[in-house]
Amino acid sequence: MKGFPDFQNKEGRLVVGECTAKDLAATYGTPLYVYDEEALRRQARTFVNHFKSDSYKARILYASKAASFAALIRLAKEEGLNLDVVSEGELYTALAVNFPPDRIIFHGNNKLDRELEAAVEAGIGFVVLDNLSEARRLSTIADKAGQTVEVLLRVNPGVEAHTHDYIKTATSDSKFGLGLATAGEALQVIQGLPGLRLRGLHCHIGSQIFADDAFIKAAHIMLDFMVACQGQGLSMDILDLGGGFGVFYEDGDQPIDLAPFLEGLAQDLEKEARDRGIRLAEVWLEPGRSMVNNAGLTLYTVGDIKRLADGTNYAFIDGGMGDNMRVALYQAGYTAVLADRLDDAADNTWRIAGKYCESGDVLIKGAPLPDPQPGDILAILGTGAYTFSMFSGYNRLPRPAVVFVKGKDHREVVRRESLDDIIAQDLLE
Ligand SMILES: Cc1ncc(COP(=O)(O)O)c(C=O)c1O
Ligand SMILES: N[C@@H](CCCC[NH3+])C(=O)O
Repeated sequence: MKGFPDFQNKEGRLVVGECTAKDLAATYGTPLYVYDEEALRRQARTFVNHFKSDSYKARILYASKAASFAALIRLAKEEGLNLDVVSEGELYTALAVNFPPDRIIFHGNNKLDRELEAAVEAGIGFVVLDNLSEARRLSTIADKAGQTVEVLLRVNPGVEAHTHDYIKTATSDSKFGLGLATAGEALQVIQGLPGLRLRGLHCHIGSQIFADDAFIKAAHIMLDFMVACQGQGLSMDILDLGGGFGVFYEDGDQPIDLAPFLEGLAQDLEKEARDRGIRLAEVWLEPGRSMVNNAGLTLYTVGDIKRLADGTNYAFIDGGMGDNMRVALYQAGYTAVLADRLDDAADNTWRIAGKYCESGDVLIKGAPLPDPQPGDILAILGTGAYTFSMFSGYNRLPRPAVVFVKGKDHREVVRRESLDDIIAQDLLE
């Protein structure tokens, strides 16, 4: 199956590992988020094994905003990944599975005092500062706790990334980080703050990016900036280049071939740092989407079918924008299949619409499919990232369960929300 792990068996049915989608749906119900555990581990190893260097320590951080739940964070721990968290909730999830705190890096803008305190108390590896006001708050917190926190500063290299406006992060008016023009002054202040130890710079140019040269360009700008900083008496030896590697969602998508790209990037950085006379102790990458997306899919049951007079064919599914808000938010594209009819030719173009009370609740506008029947299992492929983690409880639909499949074995790793879960926080009297 193009762009995805081998999700098709000899009978033309959708499988994850050796389990048919139909059986998984019958066992756990739908909508259902399903991950192929072997595919997750393979992808983690692609990053770890191909981004390596003899001259600096190469670290891969899994950006857990893409999908954060205990089983996945445990898998990241087992695969030797480091972890990017952006909230107390993501940190709490990591600590709950005993993720080593020194491998956790706290990112994000407007980190709350409470979150910074939790990070300091947990003894996490690094905090990536967003701005000077945050640096001062962290300095006070760390100093009071009698600790020194290692920090990087997020800077904005101003590289134009060709992706949706909402997931660009390095534009000059971005809410994230500081522009190069102001970062130098901020770094001088940070270097002098008690309780902080300045170690390096971070950038992240955006998400779902296919152009490999954008990453290289950003890396070179960051190295040049490091040289300028050294000239100003700032000592830093860590460079975090962020995530953002695009994945295959639908025909036409051309993701970067990761293994050769990562090897090339690792070598390029060695050479470029050497040429500039910079000693890099560590270089980090922080993939989220590309780590988990294509190992995951969502199963739905087809409900009513509606053929409109204008020729639009609707197939309704039992989930929609609540379990996958990426289409409503970014006009994202996806690929749909009918789980038991992979080899059947398309009869018509189908609009795959959910059951949320919004006209925009459409996951695919025109999916070429064999005519679906009520009760068919329909899968949307490549939903491992930014779906579960962005779930919205609109219309009080329950959050779907998450299942991990490994060969013939399958297990629920997040249980489906019950109606009691939905009203659990309501004060009934
Ligand atoms: C700072 C930072 N690091 C890493 C990521 C992960 O990005 P992606 O999921 O595109 O790899 C993001 C999200 O865009 C981010 O903001
Ligand atoms: N959530 C977005 C990407 C944002 C990445 C995090 N800064 C998506 O689904 O594409």
